[in-house]
Amino acid sequence: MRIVVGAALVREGRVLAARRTRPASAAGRWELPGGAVESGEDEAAALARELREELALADVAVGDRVGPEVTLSEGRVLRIRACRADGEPTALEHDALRWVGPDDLDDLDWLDADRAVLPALAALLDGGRGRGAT
Ligand SMILES: Nc1nc2c([nH]c(=O)n2[C@H]2C[C@H](O)[C@@H](COP(=O)(O)OP(=O)(O)OP(=O)(O)O)O2)c(=O)[nH]1
Repeated sequence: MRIVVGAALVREGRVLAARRTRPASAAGRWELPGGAVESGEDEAAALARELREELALADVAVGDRVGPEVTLSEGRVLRIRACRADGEPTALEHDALRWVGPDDLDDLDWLDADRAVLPALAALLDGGRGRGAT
């Protein structure tokens, strides 16, 4: 089973969404930055590498799982983990980045798999705002 890890990179009550450029079927749609875990890596190492490659972020702190594991095509699964990192992300592989608050999550055209994670993302952001996650 191939694992794809995505980062719920949270800052000031918002999460970073990134707009894909490839393949054509996914271009223009939003995802959480990340990618496939390579052999010899654990999920935290894979996320740290992907956030360096995709966003030029160093010193990424990888935290707990967020939301359900989502089944993708070709025997892959998507797992999201909460992340923190200092510094401004730079879009090296995406064509847009956006910090999204809990009330705006639904407005983006997310990849299909990510839709299953949105309720947990909203709860994570609401919790961070101190309003509780009810
Ligand atoms: N990074 C990421 N990938 C996602 C998300 N949701 C989702 O369905 N995917 C899918 C899209 C891709 O088929 C796959 C990740 O591929 P990728 O192109 O981002 O990562 P990668 O560089 O490791 O892939 P590859 O070039 O080795 O094929 O997972 C998400 O939120 N983040």
